[in-house]
Amino acid sequence: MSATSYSGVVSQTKLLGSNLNCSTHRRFPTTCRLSEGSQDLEKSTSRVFLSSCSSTSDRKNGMLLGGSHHCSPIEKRNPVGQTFCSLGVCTHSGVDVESNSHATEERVGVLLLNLGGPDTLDDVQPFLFNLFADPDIIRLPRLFRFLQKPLAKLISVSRAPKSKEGYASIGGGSPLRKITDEQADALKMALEAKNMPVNVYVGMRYWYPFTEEAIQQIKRDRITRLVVLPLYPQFSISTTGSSIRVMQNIFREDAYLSRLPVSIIKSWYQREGYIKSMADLIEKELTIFSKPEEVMIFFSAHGVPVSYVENAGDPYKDQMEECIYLIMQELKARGTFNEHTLAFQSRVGPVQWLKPYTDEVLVELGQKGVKSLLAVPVSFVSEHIETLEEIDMEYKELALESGIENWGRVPALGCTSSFIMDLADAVIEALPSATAMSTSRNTSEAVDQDPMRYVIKMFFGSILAFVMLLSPKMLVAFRNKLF
Ligand SMILES: C=CC1=C(C)c2cc3[nH]c(cc4nc(cc5[nH]c(cc1n2)c(C)c5CCC(=O)O)C(CCC(=O)O)=C4C)c(C)c3C=C
Ligand SMILES: [Fe+2]
Repeated sequence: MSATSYSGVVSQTKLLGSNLNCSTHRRFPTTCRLSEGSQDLEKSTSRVFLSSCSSTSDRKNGMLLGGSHHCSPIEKRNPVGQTFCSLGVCTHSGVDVESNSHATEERVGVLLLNLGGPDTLDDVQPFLFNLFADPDIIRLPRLFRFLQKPLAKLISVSRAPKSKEGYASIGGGSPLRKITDEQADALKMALEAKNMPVNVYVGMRYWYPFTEEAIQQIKRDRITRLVVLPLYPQFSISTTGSSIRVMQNIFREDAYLSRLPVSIIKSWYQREGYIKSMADLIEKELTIFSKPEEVMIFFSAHGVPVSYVENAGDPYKDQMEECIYLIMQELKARGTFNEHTLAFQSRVGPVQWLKPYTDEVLVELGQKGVKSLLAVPVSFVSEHIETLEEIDMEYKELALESGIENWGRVPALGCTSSFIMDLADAVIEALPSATAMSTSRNTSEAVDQDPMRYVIKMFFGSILAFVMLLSPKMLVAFRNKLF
């Protein structure tokens, strides 16, 4: 797991940094162990109370709010001053951290980041506008950034009819909000079962409940320590990267948020629990075929433009390949030796995307005589338009037309309990390394605030933008409905 934390640690944050990597409750066997962040230990002074709470919670704007609790903490001390965990029945939402002379109530928050999707067909165009207005989705050179919104308007209006057809065919909207809310509830319960009462928030990048709303709620709830968990197993600039950028912008402008200890789990595709859960789903689905050993396992990942990987250093492709390797290793260890392949789906626009493309590979496999194929969506953990429409309808039809006779598809992980339990462990492991985000502005933003430079940029930018919009590539893209 790769977790990022930020500099500017206040001494109190180190206390929890001691060790929360435990599952302790009288009703459950207790195991406490040092976590990844154990170098932050303040071994001699800290006492950590972990509370096992039953909570009532309510949901507002799709975000789970903290509930009321009843508590009488039972303290467990480590006589030699090493790290340890303890438990209790609590009267508040949170973890008490005590150090020498002062005690602070910890209110732990978990922020689930996701992409978001239109709830209704009327939401499709504004949702697409938000998506294409994101400089991490359409990466314009700095000079052209002021064009981002007009371009987003143009592309969203042009793409909306096609997109609407897709959403109409899966029930008139995206299921993402509902599924992510269910995952948030399940994660909260899993963490409570591990004696870690938390508030779980859902922050979507392009639709409701927006990340900005979730962060405001975190502030209102006076959360004292936050774990950020993007619901993308692999990191991409276009997904996790974009959401983190939004978060950082909000956090550094706010006195409270900029001091809040935060731990960001940037990617988690290599976690054993995730790999095993994926292998379980694949194994189960293989048994449905009459000759399981002859089935080709077809991993289909959401693509990104090649330039992300080759020019911007996006680790997405490497992480995806490693992820598939790990899943296949796990299957081999269980005695499943099927052939497999990886392809990338859902490309948009006139630029080159990661290859091979899913549609092209399906045709090739059909031509080569592959008869049975199990599609595995691997870049996302919820059902969404690209599984329900693109894979289940478009790609299935293409595969059958291309000579593939037996088609299957592995469901997305959703609320699979082994997966949710593993996410809960990931949160617990990340908690100790939470540190405050840096408050400094970067220099390129300081340049943006120089009025003279701004005027010069706008002037030359406008000329270049006009030329670019009329470029043959763009015109062809719109004419061929590539957006
Ligand atoms: C790992 C997952 C995803 C990556 C990487 C990603 C990159 C990416 N996507 C677009 C364009 C669109 N994405 C759309 C929807 C959409 N994309 C993802 C996931 C990843 N995108 C999800 C989960 C969804 C939401 C699906 C839902 O159910 O609502 C759409 C809208 C749908 C459509 O019209 O096809 C677009 C457009 C780009 C350009 C990009 C990388 C640069
Ligand atoms: Fe996408």
